[in-house]
Amino acid sequence: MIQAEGIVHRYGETVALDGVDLAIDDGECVVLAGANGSGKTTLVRHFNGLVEPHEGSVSVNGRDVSENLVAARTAVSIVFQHPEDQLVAATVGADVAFGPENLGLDRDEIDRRVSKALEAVNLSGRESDRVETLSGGEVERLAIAGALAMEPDHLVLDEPFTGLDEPARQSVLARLRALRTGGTSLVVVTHDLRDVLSLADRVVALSNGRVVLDGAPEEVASELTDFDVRVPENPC
Ligand SMILES: Nc1ncnc2c1ncn2[C@@H]1O[C@H](COP(=O)(O)OP(=O)(O)OP(=O)(O)O)[C@@H](O)[C@H]1O
Repeated sequence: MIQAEGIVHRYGETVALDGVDLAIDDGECVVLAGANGSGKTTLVRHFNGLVEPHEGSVSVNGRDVSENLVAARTAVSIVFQHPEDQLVAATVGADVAFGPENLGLDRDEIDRRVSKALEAVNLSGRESDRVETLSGGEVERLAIAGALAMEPDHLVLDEPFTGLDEPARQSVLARLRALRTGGTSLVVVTHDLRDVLSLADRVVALSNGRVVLDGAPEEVASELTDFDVRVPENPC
C-alpha cells in the first residue's frame, strides 16, 4: 500500500504539490490524471523516494519511504517518460535481467523472472535482440518488463503513451489490460485519457498540485473536463 499524507513539494517559488493525501491499496489500478504541470510526475517520484516531501510524509507498506528507500524501491517500480533512458544493457534479455541480478538472485530465479516479464509484454523470444533495433512501443514494453522483473507491489507508468503512434499505443494498452487482468497493481499517469479509463478501478485527478477528483471512472468521467483533462466521448 502507498500512502501519502499532506505532501507539499516546491521547486523554488513553484508549489508543485500543495497538500496531497492519497492512499493506493495493493491490487488497485489507478489512473492519475491532470493537465500538464498539475504535479503528477512530482507526486509519483515521492512513491519510491526519488524526491522527498517538504511537508507531509509518504509510506509504502507502512514504512516511511525516506527511511526505507530500498524497501520502497523494491515495492514500487516506476517507468518514466523517455523509457529509452532507463535501458541499461545492449540486449533485451540482459536489460530485463539487470534488476534481478542486482538483487543477488540465483540464475534460475533470474531466468524465471526474465521469461515471465517478457511474456507479460509480448516480447518472448526476443532476448537476443539489440535494444537499438526496437520500435518505440517495444521500448516502452521492454521498460515495463524491466520493472515487472523486480516483482513490485505497484507498477507506476508515467505517461506510457508519449510519442507512440496509434498501433504502438494500442500494443502497450493491450499489455496493461492483460497485467490488470492478471492482478498487477498499476498507477498509470496520463494527461490524455483516451482508452485509459477502461484500465482504472479508480481515477484521481490533480490540478495545481491538489487532488480535485477521486473516484470510480463512471463517477468522475463527467467532471474530468472541468479540470482541463482530455477525456474521450465514451470513456468506458
Ligand atoms: N525540476 C523542476 N524544476 C523546477 N520546476 C519544476 C521541476 N519539475 C517540475 N516543475 C514544475 O512543477 C510543476 C509540476 O510539474 P510536474 O512535472 O510534476 O507535473 P505533471 O503533471 O507531471 O506535468 P507533465 O504532464 O507536463 O509531465 C510544474 O509547474 C513544473 O513546471
